[in-house]
Amino acid sequence: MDCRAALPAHSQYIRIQIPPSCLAEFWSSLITSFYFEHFIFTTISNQRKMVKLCGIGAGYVGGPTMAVIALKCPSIEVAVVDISQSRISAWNSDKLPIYEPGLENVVKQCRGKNLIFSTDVERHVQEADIIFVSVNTPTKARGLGAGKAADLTYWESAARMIADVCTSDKIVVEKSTVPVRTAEAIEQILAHKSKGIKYQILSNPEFLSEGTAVQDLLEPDRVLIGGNEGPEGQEAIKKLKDIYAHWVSEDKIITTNIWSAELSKLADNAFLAQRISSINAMSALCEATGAQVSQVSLALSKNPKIGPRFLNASVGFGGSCFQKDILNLVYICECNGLVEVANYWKQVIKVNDYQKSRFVQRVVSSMFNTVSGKKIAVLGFAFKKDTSDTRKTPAIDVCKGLLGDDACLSIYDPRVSADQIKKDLSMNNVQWDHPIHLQPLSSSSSNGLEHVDIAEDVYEATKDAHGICILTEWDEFKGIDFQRVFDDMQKPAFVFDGRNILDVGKLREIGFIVYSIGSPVEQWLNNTVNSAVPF
Ligand SMILES: NC(=O)C1=CN([C@@H]2O[C@H](COP(=O)(O)OP(=O)(O)OC[C@H]3O[C@@H](n4cnc5c(N)ncnc54)[C@H](O)[C@@H]3O)[C@@H](O)[C@H]2O)C=CC1
Ligand SMILES: O=C(O)[C@H]1O[C@H](OP(=O)(O)OP(=O)(O)OC[C@H]2O[C@@H](n3ccc(=O)[nH]c3=O)[C@H](O)[C@@H]2O)[C@H](O)[C@@H](O)[C@@H]1O
Repeated sequence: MDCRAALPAHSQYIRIQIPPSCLAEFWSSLITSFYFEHFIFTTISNQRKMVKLCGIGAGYVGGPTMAVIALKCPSIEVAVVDISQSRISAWNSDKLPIYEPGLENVVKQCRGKNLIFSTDVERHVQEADIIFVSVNTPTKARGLGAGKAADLTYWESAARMIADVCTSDKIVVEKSTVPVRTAEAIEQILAHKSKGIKYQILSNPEFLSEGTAVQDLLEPDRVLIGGNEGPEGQEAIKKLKDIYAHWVSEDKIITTNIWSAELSKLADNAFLAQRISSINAMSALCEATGAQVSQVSLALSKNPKIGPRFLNASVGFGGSCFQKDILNLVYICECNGLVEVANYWKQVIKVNDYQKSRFVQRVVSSMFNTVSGKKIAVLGFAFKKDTSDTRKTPAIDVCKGLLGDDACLSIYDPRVSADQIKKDLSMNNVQWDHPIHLQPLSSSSSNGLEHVDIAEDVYEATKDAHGICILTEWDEFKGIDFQRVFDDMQKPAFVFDGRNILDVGKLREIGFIVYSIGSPVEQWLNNTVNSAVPF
């Protein structure tokens, strides 16, 4: 093949003759190579001066966000960079590092055109006009504010690197969720080594949800941009606004001052989590009084002042952000002397912990106050359906609680790998949200793991089991042949539905003893202990 034919006349190239039989191999090796990356961008840039964006952090936020920008803005060059070689390799492969419906399609449309994934962090940061930072901001594990404050190590190291390598003016966009006034600290780091370079910091928090990330990015309910109120800040806001304006209507782009944007993100997650804790608190009261939480939710949802979303009672909320962001909010309140406000938000997390421990307690007490040596099938491990993410999933706490009572677990999740489940169950709580390359390669402790089996499907997981716990609301669980499952289980056979997705009436007809969150409790289950103990 003569590569020259496909290129503009002024491009720099080498003429290469490749036999047709080697073409596939040629392109795949080129795609992963630096030279190809350089070649693609040089070729595009030679044609006209394009805006260049660099996204630092190729995770759940950085990957999909930058990919959608590339899709919607073909005239903009987008480089996504990360210090994790394995993540970048996966982004460049057919098996992306994260599972999100629709993501593969978006990436395939732009990768190698105006979207690249690279570990050459410094080069792409230096070349970019606008730098988006989507690195981890986990809860601090040690030192001042441990267990509450945000750990800004990754953000700070990204900021220091930006300050070291940049040779021209930049707009730096906070995509990560950060404590209010982080921009001030970042500005100080950048100013310290500015070498005359001007930086404008913008806060542009991300509101996507996992499992619907692509849809959320393609049709956001809002885009929030906070910046400095002076003319340079306003100009930077306009530049970022112009990018979103490629596909988001103007009325959905909100601009604020920088502190409001930073705080709005924490407030947003706190309000959502608070709704879940509120309905979960009601679920406990429903069980005690014979009310039905789904009916209470329905009644509430019809009040336009309340609305229908985030009213599903569950075994507890999980995910990488709700808990960490509320803890962060609590810490900020405490630092500002607002003890009552801090305590108010703390309660959201306390109720969530209570809900998880209440569930474990219900399982153990229903099964004659012990699950020692009993096989319990755990269906679902991800923190919600349609994602492979297990960060802070309630399944971890529930499984650990059951293992603490010597249960034998058989876990099945359609998307989460066996390695990930075992890693999660052996990892101590503070390690989970650090970048993958900094986590221990093997389990830090094998405590209880000898009692954990990972099953290939629902029927293997439930065979000979005494009880089933539904911990993720995967659609596939609604189609289970429960008669077959019942026939293969020990009797009495229990189902504990932590997501309220099953038809309780049908299960009871088959012969199961069923507990579903916030529903009137069968006499059998009600005779058991009611008080929950914390983990
Ligand atoms: N996961 C989610 O659904 C949402 C997350 N957020 C926020 O976005 C931020 C990122 O979250 P995720 O994408 O979930 O995290 P993640 O762990 O999936 O990705 C972060 C990536 O940043 C990389 N990284 C860390 N330090 C780096 C550095 N100095 N240079 C280059 N790469 C670096 C890590 O290797 C990792 O791949 C957090 O602040 C989170 O609170 C906001 C909205 C939604
Ligand atoms: O900052 C973030 O990380 C994101 O956090 C959440 O998104 P996400 O964690 O992906 O998922 P959600 O759909 O909010 O669910 C969070 C948890 O709450 C649980 N949940 C949700 C809704 C509900 O009614 N009941 C309930 O128990 C889910 O099962 C899940 O465990 C927010 O919804 C996003 O707006 C935000 O951008």
